[in-house]
Amino acid sequence: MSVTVRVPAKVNVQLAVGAARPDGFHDLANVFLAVGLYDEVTVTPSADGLRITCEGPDAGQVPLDRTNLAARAALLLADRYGRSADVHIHIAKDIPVAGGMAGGSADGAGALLACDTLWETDASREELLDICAELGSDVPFSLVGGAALGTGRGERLTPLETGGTFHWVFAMASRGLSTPAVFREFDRLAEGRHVPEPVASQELIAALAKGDADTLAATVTNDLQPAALSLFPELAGTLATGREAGALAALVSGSGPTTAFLVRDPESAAAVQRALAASGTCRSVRTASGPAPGATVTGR
Ligand SMILES: C[C@](O)(CO)[C@H](O)COP(=O)(O)OP(=O)(O)OC[C@H]1O[C@@H](n2ccc(N)nc2=O)[C@H](O)[C@@H]1O
Ligand SMILES: Nc1ncnc2c1ncn2[C@@H]1O[C@H](COP(=O)(O)OP(=O)(O)OP(=O)(O)O)[C@@H](O)[C@H]1O
Repeated sequence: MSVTVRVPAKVNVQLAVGAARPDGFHDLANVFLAVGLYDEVTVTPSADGLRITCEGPDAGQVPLDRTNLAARAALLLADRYGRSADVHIHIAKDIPVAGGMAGGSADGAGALLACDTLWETDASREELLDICAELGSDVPFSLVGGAALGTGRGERLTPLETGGTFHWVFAMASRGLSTPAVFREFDRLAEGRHVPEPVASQELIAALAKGDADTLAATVTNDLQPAALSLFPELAGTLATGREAGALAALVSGSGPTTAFLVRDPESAAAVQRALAASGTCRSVRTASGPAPGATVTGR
């Protein structure tokens, strides 16, 4: 028997970042929106121990050892519930790797839900969310999807209402950016300055609830964007190209380097996609809309 789980990517429509904490993490006001780009994680009992395989355009960049978040999820769940982690985990990867769209986190949440279903652990939602938080700050959101405000290091979630569909274009960059390196650059750029407590924008939350793309476009912010641009200056050209092609808003997705363009409708998405593809400023371009559901069992 196998279990397959589909898990979405995310874009951060607000990412307010506080000062570095003593543990090295940063407090956030992190407004997540799940979007319809998916990884699929399939787990099957295995006679030769824990094994990982991966297919997809970025598969070569995905670690196939126990550092893979999907493997770590299986091991943590097996340890807590006294099961054997002898499973074959296959990842069909469509979310860009090291792109700031929570691809690894998606696989962690997907493997957790798939193993939980396979092993019939009866773990509660809270217990699963707890394991997700142990795996990484973005992993709980990958499990729940939709839209949510993440506080603490982003792992404490409050679901948010969405009153419509938001259309996006994503431009994948020619190389990745390391999330810790972008946070370190944020700290370097903030040196000698007061960093305010991160606060969620009520105007932005209301725009999500109303499905109002114009107000959302006027209120999206990403405090990591200057740091991502400092490490990857070419991204400024990609952002400008999308804006000129009619995007309502252009921003770096999370820690980058994927850039995200909020557009009014699928026609505008196609025009922005064409302009970005023709510009030569990115590796590939995708369209997707949100909110998308969180990790979902699609086959067993
Ligand atoms: C940039 C975002 O993707 C926005 O959603 C997340 O904040 C990053 O989440 P993630 O990739 O799940 O990150 P984690 O695996 O928890 O942490 C990786 C590293 O990112 C930095 N990190 C992450 C989250 C956070 N609130 N503060 C941090 O400083 C730390 O250096 C940490 O060692
Ligand atoms: N299942 C996985 N898929 C992709 N990368 C993984 C996975 N597990 C571990 N990694 C490691 O994590 C690193 C970051 O990859 P990932 O795709 O999660 O980045 P990201 O999307 O920028 O993350 P986030 O948006 O959560 O900060 C990779 O370079 C890789 O070494």
